[in-house]
Amino acid sequence: MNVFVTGGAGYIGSVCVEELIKAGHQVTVYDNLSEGHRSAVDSRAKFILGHPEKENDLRNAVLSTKPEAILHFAASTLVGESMTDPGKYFHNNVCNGLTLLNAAVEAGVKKFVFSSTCATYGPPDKVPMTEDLPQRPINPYGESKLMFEKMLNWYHQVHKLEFVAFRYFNAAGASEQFGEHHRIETHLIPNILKVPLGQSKQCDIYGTDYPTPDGTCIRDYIHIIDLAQAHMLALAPGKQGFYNLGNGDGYSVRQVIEMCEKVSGTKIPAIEKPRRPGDPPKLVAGADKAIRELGWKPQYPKLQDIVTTAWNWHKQHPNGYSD
Ligand SMILES: NC(=O)c1ccc[n+]([C@@H]2O[C@H](COP(=O)([O-])OP(=O)(O)OC[C@H]3O[C@@H](n4cnc5c(N)ncnc54)[C@H](O)[C@@H]3O)[C@@H](O)[C@H]2O)c1
Ligand SMILES: O=c1ccn([C@@H]2O[C@H](COP(=O)(O)OP(=O)(O)O[C@H]3O[C@H](CO)[C@H](O)[C@H](O)[C@H]3O)[C@@H](O)[C@H]2O)c(=O)[nH]1
Repeated sequence: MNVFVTGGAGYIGSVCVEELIKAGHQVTVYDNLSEGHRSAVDSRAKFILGHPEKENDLRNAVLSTKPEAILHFAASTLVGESMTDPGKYFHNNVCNGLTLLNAAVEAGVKKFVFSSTCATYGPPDKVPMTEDLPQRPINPYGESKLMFEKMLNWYHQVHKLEFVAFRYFNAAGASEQFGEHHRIETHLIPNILKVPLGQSKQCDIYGTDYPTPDGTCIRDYIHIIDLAQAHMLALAPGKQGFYNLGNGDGYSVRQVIEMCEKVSGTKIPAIEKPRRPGDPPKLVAGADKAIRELGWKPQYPKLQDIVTTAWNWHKQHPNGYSD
């Protein structure tokens, strides 16, 4: 298929582009490089540099590409930042998203695949979390993603735009070529791995008084190659709706630190800090729907394998991408 990928220079998008190309698709990446890296874009993809302030650039890029499918990864993505700068999140994730949706309809796109998040649920009434749980986000990031989900649903009803919206849990790991490099890193695993890389003396634990067995937050870590595979399956005609993507296993911050110690063979000191605003205590996926309806089968469900691929990539690229 001819596939247009927004945010394809970012962490998850870069690996998805790699997998799309491996599967024989023709790929155009649109990214403003606000977070992503030019060298994270597979050299076989066409690259269009977006401009953050020029709405028409995005529309023109879609219309000139005439894609059959759009994969929409581009977003502002940080829970913590959204609690201090909500406007950035509503502008980029909702307003810019709407421009893209309108362009998709104008261009007659057959399938729209959206990177949503488990942060749309807020603290759940039960875990594992299934798609039918109420969505009550507790941070502007999650709210902005929920708003886009709702727009997408209406565009499906009114314009017949077929979509799959994936609610990812915590993306982690790396492919051999592409990995995680955010200019300001807030994510847990890459921050912990800075210690064995010799770039930090210790890692931070945000909150030790959560209602969890060891007092630290629990998350469900999912390998980005497994996320990418779900996107391939979503491209099949007739696939439509909202799907969780996670492994169904929750790990606390302390357990993740222990796993990083085991994989890297290095003792990792941790400093206990206050809670980070906007963090729910425990998020664990029920992803049976994706397994059942899309035929999704995660290849790297074990935390040890996820951390090992991340560690291998960081050892090869201690300073991340050069640009
Ligand atoms: N990382 C996770 O654990 C996680 C979990 C749930 C959902 N998600 C979602 O997955 C998607 C990808 O996340 P990621 O971790 O790869 O983030 P990322 O920041 O690495 O990638 C996002 C990319 O989008 C680009 N971008 C942002 N705004 C843009 C705009 N207006 N125009 C063009 N390009 C723009 C950035 O430059 C970057 O390359 C996001 O939508 C995020 O909300 C991520
Ligand atoms: O140095 C750190 C970094 C994080 N944490 C904690 O580790 C957990 C995971 O934090 P991340 O920042 O790695 O991930 P989040 O769960 O905050 O967010 C990720 O998953 C969300 C869904 O839950 C969103 O979709 C978001 O885009 C994505 O970054 C949280 O409890 C956080 O407080 C620490 O203790 N120390």
